[in-house]
Amino acid sequence: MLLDVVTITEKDYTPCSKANSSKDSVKHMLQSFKYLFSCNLVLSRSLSGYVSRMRYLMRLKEDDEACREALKSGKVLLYHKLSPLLRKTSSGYKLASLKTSDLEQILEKVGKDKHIVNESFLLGCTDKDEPQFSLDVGDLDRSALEQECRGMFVDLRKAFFMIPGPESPLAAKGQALLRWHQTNCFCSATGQPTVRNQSGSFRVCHSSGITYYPKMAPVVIVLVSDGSRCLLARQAMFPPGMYSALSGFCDMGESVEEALHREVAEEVGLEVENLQYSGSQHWPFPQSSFMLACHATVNPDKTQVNIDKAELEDARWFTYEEITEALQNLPRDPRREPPVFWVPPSYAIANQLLQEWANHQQLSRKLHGLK
Ligand SMILES: NC(=O)C1=CN([C@@H]2O[C@H](COP(=O)(O)OP(=O)(O)OC[C@H]3O[C@@H](n4cnc5c(N)ncnc54)[C@H](OP(=O)(O)O)[C@@H]3O)[C@@H](O)[C@H]2O)C=CC1
Ligand SMILES: [Mg+2]
Repeated sequence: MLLDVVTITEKDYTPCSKANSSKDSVKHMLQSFKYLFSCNLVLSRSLSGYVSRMRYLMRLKEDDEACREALKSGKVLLYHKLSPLLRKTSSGYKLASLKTSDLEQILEKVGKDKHIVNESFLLGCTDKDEPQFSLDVGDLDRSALEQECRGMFVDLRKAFFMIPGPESPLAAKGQALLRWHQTNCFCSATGQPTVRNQSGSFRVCHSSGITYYPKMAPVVIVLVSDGSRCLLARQAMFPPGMYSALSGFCDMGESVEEALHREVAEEVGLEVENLQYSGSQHWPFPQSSFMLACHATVNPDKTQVNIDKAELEDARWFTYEEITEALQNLPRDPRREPPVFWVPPSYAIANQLLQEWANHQQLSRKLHGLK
Protein backbone atom coordinates (compact mmCIF):
# COMPACT_ATOMS: atom_id res chain seq x y z
CA MET A 1 0.00 0.00 0.00
CA LEU A 2 2.82 2.36 0.87
CA LEU A 3 4.38 1.98 -2.57
CA ASP A 4 1.05 2.41 -4.33
CA VAL A 5 0.44 5.76 -2.75
CA VAL A 6 3.95 7.10 -2.97
CA THR A 7 4.13 6.49 -6.72
CA ILE A 8 0.99 8.56 -7.39
CA THR A 9 2.13 11.61 -9.35
CA GLU A 10 0.68 15.03 -9.96
CA LYS A 11 -0.41 13.80 -13.43
CA ASP A 12 -2.39 10.95 -11.87
CA TYR A 13 -4.26 13.34 -9.67
CA THR A 14 -5.03 16.05 -12.19
CA PRO A 15 -7.93 14.44 -14.14
CA CYS A 16 -10.05 13.63 -11.11
CA SER A 17 -9.34 16.93 -9.39
CA LYS A 18 -9.72 19.32 -12.33
CA ALA A 19 -13.21 20.36 -11.29
CA ASN A 20 -12.32 21.79 -7.91
CA SER A 21 -8.56 21.75 -7.36
CA SER A 22 -5.81 24.00 -8.61
CA LYS A 23 -2.42 22.45 -9.47
CA ASP A 24 -1.01 24.03 -6.34
CA SER A 25 -3.48 22.30 -4.08
CA VAL A 26 -2.80 18.99 -5.87
CA LYS A 27 0.89 19.48 -5.20
CA HIS A 28 0.14 20.33 -1.63
CA MET A 29 -1.94 17.16 -1.29
CA LEU A 30 0.96 15.09 -2.63
CA GLN A 31 3.34 16.78 -0.23
CA SER A 32 0.97 16.05 2.63
CA PHE A 33 0.88 12.37 1.66
CA LYS A 34 4.66 12.22 1.61
CA TYR A 35 4.78 13.92 4.96
CA LEU A 36 2.33 11.46 6.50
CA PHE A 37 4.53 8.60 5.40
CA SER A 38 7.73 10.27 6.51
CA CYS A 39 6.12 10.66 9.94
CA ASN A 40 5.52 6.93 10.07
CA LEU A 41 1.79 7.30 10.32
CA VAL A 42 1.44 3.77 9.05
CA LEU A 43 -1.85 3.80 7.21
CA SER A 44 -1.48 0.19 6.13
CA ARG A 45 -1.67 -0.92 9.76
CA SER A 46 -5.12 -2.24 10.61
CA LEU A 47 -7.19 0.38 12.36
CA SER A 48 -8.21 -1.94 15.18
CA GLY A 49 -4.52 -2.69 15.99
CA TYR A 50 -3.71 1.00 16.16
CA VAL A 51 -6.80 1.84 18.19
CA SER A 52 -6.21 -0.96 20.68
CA ARG A 53 -2.59 0.17 21.12
CA MET A 54 -3.68 3.73 21.82
CA ARG A 55 -6.37 2.53 24.25
CA TYR A 56 -3.79 0.37 26.01
CA LEU A 57 -1.43 3.35 26.41
CA MET A 58 -4.32 5.45 27.67
CA ARG A 59 -5.00 2.86 30.34
CA LEU A 60 -1.33 2.79 31.37
CA LYS A 61 -1.41 6.57 31.82
CA GLU A 62 -4.47 6.36 34.05
CA ASP A 63 -3.80 3.18 36.02
CA ASP A 64 -0.58 3.20 38.10
CA GLU A 65 -0.76 -0.52 38.87
CA ALA A 66 -1.23 -1.48 35.19
CA CYS A 67 1.70 0.78 34.30
CA ARG A 68 3.97 -0.85 36.91
CA GLU A 69 3.01 -4.27 35.49
CA ALA A 70 3.69 -3.12 31.93
CA LEU A 71 7.14 -1.88 32.95
CA LYS A 72 8.10 -5.40 34.05
CA SER A 73 7.77 -6.71 30.50
CA GLY A 74 8.68 -3.44 28.76
CA LYS A 75 11.78 -1.86 27.25
CA VAL A 76 13.69 1.08 28.70
CA LEU A 77 15.68 3.77 26.89
CA LEU A 78 18.50 4.76 29.20
CA TYR A 79 19.83 8.34 29.50
CA HIS A 80 22.77 9.71 31.46
CA LYS A 81 22.32 13.41 32.30
CA LEU A 82 19.86 13.50 29.37
CA SER A 83 22.25 11.87 26.87
CA PRO A 84 20.70 8.73 25.34
CA LEU A 85 22.48 5.37 25.33
CA LEU A 86 23.47 4.23 21.83
CA ARG A 87 24.76 0.86 20.70
CA LYS A 88 26.95 0.12 17.71
CA THR A 89 25.46 -2.15 15.06
CA SER A 90 26.91 -3.53 11.83
CA SER A 91 25.47 -0.55 9.94
CA GLY A 92 26.00 2.30 12.43
CA TYR A 93 24.41 3.20 15.76
CA LYS A 94 20.97 2.60 17.27
CA LEU A 95 19.14 3.75 20.36
CA ALA A 96 19.69 1.08 22.99
CA SER A 97 16.41 -0.34 24.22
CA LEU A 98 16.97 -2.55 27.28
CA LYS A 99 14.60 -5.15 28.63
CA THR A 100 13.56 -4.16 32.15
CA SER A 101 14.83 -7.45 33.57
CA ASP A 102 18.26 -6.92 31.90
CA LEU A 103 18.41 -3.36 33.20
CA GLU A 104 17.68 -4.55 36.74
CA GLN A 105 20.65 -6.93 36.53
CA ILE A 106 22.88 -4.15 35.18
CA LEU A 107 21.87 -1.83 38.01
CA GLU A 108 22.73 -4.49 40.57
CA LYS A 109 26.11 -5.06 38.90
CA VAL A 110 26.98 -1.35 39.24
CA GLY A 111 25.93 -1.48 42.89
CA LYS A 112 22.51 0.16 42.65
CA ASP A 113 19.08 -0.84 43.87
CA LYS A 114 17.27 -2.44 40.94
CA HIS A 115 14.03 -0.78 42.03
CA ILE A 116 15.12 2.53 40.53
CA VAL A 117 13.71 1.17 37.25
CA ASN A 118 10.34 2.13 38.73
CA GLU A 119 11.36 5.76 38.20
CA SER A 120 11.02 5.24 34.42
CA PHE A 121 8.47 7.25 32.43
CA LEU A 122 6.12 5.81 29.84
CA LEU A 123 6.96 6.87 26.27
CA GLY A 124 4.78 4.70 24.05
CA CYS A 125 4.56 1.28 22.54
CA THR A 126 6.63 -0.46 19.87
CA ASP A 127 5.05 -1.94 16.73
CA LYS A 128 5.34 -5.27 18.56
CA ASP A 129 3.15 -3.91 21.37
CA GLU A 130 6.03 -3.64 23.87
CA PRO A 131 5.59 -0.67 26.21
CA GLN A 132 8.57 1.71 26.08
CA PHE A 133 9.95 3.82 28.93
CA SER A 134 12.79 6.27 29.55
CA LEU A 135 15.01 6.50 32.62
CA ASP A 136 17.82 8.90 33.50
CA VAL A 137 20.65 7.38 35.53
CA GLY A 138 22.74 10.54 35.66
CA ASP A 139 23.78 9.98 39.28
CA LEU A 140 25.45 6.65 38.46
CA ASP A 141 28.98 6.10 37.17
CA ARG A 142 28.83 6.70 33.45
CA SER A 143 31.70 4.55 32.25
CA ALA A 144 30.72 1.58 34.45
CA LEU A 145 27.23 1.73 32.98
CA GLU A 146 28.53 2.08 29.41
CA GLN A 147 30.64 -1.00 29.93
CA GLU A 148 27.81 -3.06 31.40
CA CYS A 149 25.32 -1.88 28.77
CA ARG A 150 27.80 -2.33 25.89
CA GLY A 151 27.01 1.14 24.61
CA MET A 152 27.79 4.81 25.05
CA PHE A 153 25.86 7.86 26.19
CA VAL A 154 25.90 10.50 23.47
CA ASP A 155 24.75 14.12 23.55
CA LEU A 156 21.34 14.22 21.82
CA ARG A 157 22.41 16.69 19.10
CA LYS A 158 25.28 14.38 18.14
CA ALA A 159 23.08 11.29 18.51
CA PHE A 160 20.67 12.69 15.88
CA PHE A 161 23.50 12.47 13.34
CA MET A 162 24.24 8.87 14.31
CA ILE A 163 20.93 7.05 14.78
CA PRO A 164 18.46 6.10 12.01
CA GLY A 165 16.06 8.99 11.19
CA PRO A 166 12.90 7.24 12.43
CA GLU A 167 14.46 6.86 15.92
CA SER A 168 15.01 10.62 16.36
CA PRO A 169 11.47 11.53 17.58
CA LEU A 170 11.59 8.78 20.22
CA ALA A 171 15.04 9.86 21.46
CA ALA A 172 13.77 13.46 21.64
CA LYS A 173 10.57 12.50 23.43
CA GLY A 174 12.46 10.43 26.01
CA GLN A 175 14.77 13.32 26.78
CA ALA A 176 11.96 15.91 26.84
CA LEU A 177 9.91 13.94 29.34
CA LEU A 178 12.91 13.36 31.59
CA ARG A 179 13.87 17.03 31.50
CA TRP A 180 10.33 18.16 32.26
CA HIS A 181 10.15 15.93 35.35
CA GLN A 182 13.61 17.02 36.51
CA THR A 183 12.59 20.69 36.35
CA ASN A 184 9.05 20.43 37.73
CA CYS A 185 9.63 18.82 41.10
CA PHE A 186 8.00 21.70 43.00
CA CYS A 187 4.64 23.45 42.86
CA SER A 188 4.96 27.04 41.60
CA ALA A 189 2.04 28.09 43.84
CA THR A 190 3.10 26.54 47.18
CA GLY A 191 6.74 25.55 46.73
CA GLN A 192 5.81 22.08 47.97
CA PRO A 193 7.11 18.95 46.19
CA THR A 194 5.02 17.63 43.30
CA VAL A 195 4.42 13.89 42.96
CA ARG A 196 4.38 12.05 39.65
CA ASN A 197 1.92 9.38 38.61
CA GLN A 198 3.49 6.06 37.57
CA SER A 199 3.46 6.73 33.83
CA GLY A 200 4.80 10.26 34.27
CA SER A 201 1.94 11.82 32.30
CA PHE A 202 1.48 14.42 35.07
CA ARG A 203 2.68 15.63 38.48
CA VAL A 204 0.43 16.79 41.26
CA CYS A 205 0.89 19.03 44.29
CA HIS A 206 -1.14 17.51 47.12
CA SER A 207 -0.98 20.77 49.03
CA SER A 208 -2.57 23.01 46.35
CA GLY A 209 -4.29 20.25 44.36
CA ILE A 210 -2.73 21.61 41.16
CA THR A 211 -1.97 19.04 38.46
CA TYR A 212 0.96 19.85 36.15
CA TYR A 213 1.15 18.31 32.68
CA PRO A 214 4.31 18.18 30.52
CA LYS A 215 4.55 21.41 28.49
CA MET A 216 5.86 22.43 25.09
CA ALA A 217 6.30 26.00 23.84
CA PRO A 218 4.57 26.58 20.47
CA VAL A 219 6.97 27.92 17.82
CA VAL A 220 6.15 28.95 14.26
CA ILE A 221 8.65 28.26 11.49
CA VAL A 222 8.08 29.59 8.01
CA LEU A 223 9.80 29.29 4.66
CA VAL A 224 9.14 32.53 2.81
CA SER A 225 9.28 32.47 -0.98
CA ASP A 226 9.14 35.25 -3.58
CA GLY A 227 8.18 32.76 -6.28
CA SER A 228 11.67 31.79 -7.42
CA ARG A 229 13.84 32.25 -4.31
CA CYS A 230 13.41 31.47 -0.63
CA LEU A 231 14.46 33.45 2.41
CA LEU A 232 16.76 31.93 5.02
CA ALA A 233 18.38 33.48 8.05
CA ARG A 234 21.05 32.72 10.62
CA GLN A 235 21.45 33.63 14.27
CA ALA A 236 24.94 34.38 15.58
CA MET A 237 24.75 31.24 17.75
CA PHE A 238 24.16 28.90 14.74
CA PRO A 239 27.09 26.74 13.63
CA PRO A 240 29.17 28.54 10.95
CA GLY A 241 27.52 28.56 7.51
CA MET A 242 24.14 27.22 8.63
CA TYR A 243 21.01 29.08 7.51
CA SER A 244 17.46 28.10 8.44
CA ALA A 245 13.86 29.17 7.90
CA LEU A 246 12.54 32.05 10.03
CA SER A 247 11.16 30.96 13.38
CA GLY A 248 9.86 32.34 16.62
CA PHE A 249 7.96 31.58 19.81
CA CYS A 250 4.21 32.27 19.81
CA ASP A 251 3.13 34.98 22.23
CA MET A 252 0.40 34.22 24.74
CA GLY A 253 -3.01 34.46 23.08
CA GLU A 254 -1.70 34.48 19.49
CA SER A 255 -2.88 32.26 16.66
CA VAL A 256 -0.30 30.50 14.48
CA GLU A 257 -1.12 32.92 11.67
CA GLU A 258 -0.64 35.98 13.88
CA ALA A 259 2.64 34.65 15.27
CA LEU A 260 3.92 33.94 11.80
CA HIS A 261 3.04 37.38 10.39
CA ARG A 262 4.57 39.06 13.45
CA GLU A 263 7.81 37.05 13.48
CA VAL A 264 8.52 37.71 9.79
CA ALA A 265 7.74 41.41 10.24
CA GLU A 266 9.96 41.64 13.36
CA GLU A 267 12.91 39.67 12.05
CA VAL A 268 13.16 40.73 8.39
CA GLY A 269 10.65 43.58 7.96
CA LEU A 270 8.45 41.82 5.37
CA GLU A 271 4.72 41.19 5.09
CA VAL A 272 3.80 37.64 4.11
CA GLU A 273 0.70 36.17 2.47
CA ASN A 274 -0.64 32.81 1.26
CA LEU A 275 0.22 30.83 4.41
CA GLN A 276 0.18 27.08 3.84
CA TYR A 277 0.52 24.61 6.66
CA SER A 278 3.21 21.97 6.08
CA GLY A 279 3.59 19.92 9.27
CA SER A 280 4.69 19.92 12.88
CA GLN A 281 7.49 18.54 15.01
CA HIS A 282 8.45 18.30 18.62
CA TRP A 283 11.84 19.98 19.01
CA PRO A 284 13.84 19.24 22.16
CA PHE A 285 16.43 22.09 21.94
CA PRO A 286 17.00 23.96 24.20
CA GLN A 287 13.69 23.06 25.90
CA SER A 288 10.60 21.39 24.44
CA SER A 289 9.18 23.37 21.54
CA PHE A 290 6.24 22.43 19.37
CA MET A 291 7.24 23.51 15.87
CA LEU A 292 4.42 24.44 13.50
CA ALA A 293 5.81 24.69 9.99
CA CYS A 294 4.31 26.71 7.14
CA HIS A 295 5.12 28.07 3.71
CA ALA A 296 4.36 31.69 2.86
CA THR A 297 4.97 34.08 0.00
CA VAL A 298 5.83 37.74 -0.40
CA ASN A 299 5.05 40.02 -3.29
CA PRO A 300 8.04 39.65 -5.69
CA ASP A 301 8.20 43.47 -5.86
CA LYS A 302 8.63 43.76 -2.09
CA THR A 303 11.56 41.52 -1.19
CA GLN A 304 13.96 44.03 0.39
CA VAL A 305 14.88 42.58 3.79
CA ASN A 306 15.37 44.77 6.84
CA ILE A 307 17.10 42.61 9.41
CA ASP A 308 16.57 42.87 13.16
CA LYS A 309 20.25 42.67 14.11
CA ALA A 310 19.41 41.87 17.74
CA GLU A 311 17.88 38.55 16.62
CA LEU A 312 19.61 37.68 13.36
CA GLU A 313 23.16 37.87 12.10
CA ASP A 314 22.07 37.60 8.47
CA ALA A 315 19.05 36.89 6.25
CA ARG A 316 19.10 36.55 2.50
CA TRP A 317 17.37 35.12 -0.53
CA PHE A 318 18.61 31.82 -1.94
CA THR A 319 18.06 30.45 -5.45
CA TYR A 320 16.68 27.01 -6.33
CA GLU A 321 20.19 25.91 -7.38
CA GLU A 322 21.73 26.98 -4.07
CA ILE A 323 19.02 25.17 -2.10
CA THR A 324 19.18 21.91 -4.06
CA GLU A 325 22.95 21.86 -3.68
CA ALA A 326 22.71 22.53 0.07
CA LEU A 327 20.09 19.78 0.47
CA GLN A 328 22.52 17.29 -1.06
CA ASN A 329 25.43 18.61 0.91
CA LEU A 330 24.50 17.97 4.53
CA PRO A 331 27.43 17.84 6.93
CA ARG A 332 26.79 14.35 8.34
CA ASP A 333 30.15 14.17 10.06
CA PRO A 334 30.48 16.93 12.70
CA ARG A 335 34.30 16.47 12.70
CA ARG A 336 34.49 17.52 9.02
CA GLU A 337 34.77 21.14 7.93
CA PRO A 338 31.17 22.30 7.16
CA PRO A 339 30.37 23.70 3.69
CA VAL A 340 30.23 27.51 3.30
CA PHE A 341 26.43 27.38 3.17
CA TRP A 342 24.41 24.52 4.60
CA VAL A 343 20.90 23.91 5.89
CA PRO A 344 19.49 22.01 8.90
CA PRO A 345 19.69 18.21 8.56
CA SER A 346 16.81 15.92 7.68
CA TYR A 347 15.60 15.41 11.26
CA ALA A 348 14.75 19.13 11.50
CA ILE A 349 11.43 20.33 10.11
CA ALA A 350 13.24 23.25 8.44
CA ASN A 351 14.75 20.64 6.14
CA GLN A 352 11.30 19.31 5.26
CA LEU A 353 10.16 22.84 4.33
CA LEU A 354 13.17 23.22 2.05
CA GLN A 355 12.60 19.83 0.42
CA GLU A 356 8.97 20.71 -0.25
CA TRP A 357 9.91 24.10 -1.64
CA ALA A 358 12.56 22.56 -3.93
CA ASN A 359 10.07 19.92 -5.16
CA HIS A 360 7.52 22.62 -5.86
CA GLN A 361 10.09 24.67 -7.75
CA GLN A 362 11.16 21.65 -9.76
CA LEU A 363 7.56 20.92 -10.80
CA SER A 364 6.81 24.49 -11.78
CA ARG A 365 10.08 24.66 -13.74
CA LYS A 366 9.03 21.54 -15.64
CA LEU A 367 5.61 23.04 -16.32
CA HIS A 368 7.33 26.14 -17.73
CA GLY A 369 9.78 24.08 -19.79
CA LEU A 370 12.78 25.12 -17.68
CA LYS A 371 15.53 22.75 -16.53
N1 LIG B 1 13.43 22.04 14.08
C1 LIG B 1 13.78 23.02 13.28
O1 LIG B 1 13.87 22.83 12.07
C2 LIG B 1 14.11 24.38 13.85
C3 LIG B 1 13.91 24.64 15.19
N2 LIG B 1 14.11 25.92 15.69
C4 LIG B 1 13.84 26.15 17.12
O2 LIG B 1 12.81 27.10 17.25
C5 LIG B 1 12.92 27.75 18.50
C6 LIG B 1 12.58 29.21 18.39
O3 LIG B 1 13.31 29.84 17.39
P1 LIG B 1 13.93 31.30 17.57
O4 LIG B 1 14.04 31.85 16.20
O5 LIG B 1 15.17 31.23 18.38
O6 LIG B 1 12.82 32.09 18.42
P2 LIG B 1 12.58 33.68 18.52
O7 LIG B 1 12.73 34.31 17.17
O8 LIG B 1 11.30 33.89 19.24
O9 LIG B 1 13.82 34.21 19.33
C7 LIG B 1 14.21 33.72 20.54
C8 LIG B 1 13.81 34.73 21.60
O10 LIG B 1 12.74 34.18 22.34
C9 LIG B 1 13.09 34.15 23.72
N3 LIG B 1 12.53 32.88 24.24
C10 LIG B 1 13.17 31.75 24.59
N4 LIG B 1 12.31 30.81 25.00
C11 LIG B 1 11.08 31.35 24.89
C12 LIG B 1 9.78 30.86 25.16
N5 LIG B 1 9.59 29.61 25.60
N6 LIG B 1 8.73 31.67 24.92
C13 LIG B 1 8.93 32.92 24.45
N7 LIG B 1 10.14 33.45 24.19
C14 LIG B 1 11.21 32.67 24.41
C15 LIG B 1 14.59 34.24 23.76
O11 LIG B 1 15.05 34.92 24.85
P3 LIG B 1 16.52 34.65 25.49
O12 LIG B 1 17.28 33.71 24.60
O13 LIG B 1 17.10 36.01 25.57
O14 LIG B 1 16.23 34.04 26.82
C16 LIG B 1 14.89 35.05 22.52
O15 LIG B 1 14.81 36.43 22.80
C17 LIG B 1 14.34 27.47 18.99
O16 LIG B 1 14.23 26.59 20.09
C18 LIG B 1 15.02 26.76 17.84
O17 LIG B 1 15.90 25.76 18.30
C19 LIG B 1 14.51 26.95 14.89
C20 LIG B 1 14.75 26.71 13.54
C21 LIG B 1 14.64 25.42 12.94
MG1 LIG C 1 13.64 33.75 15.42
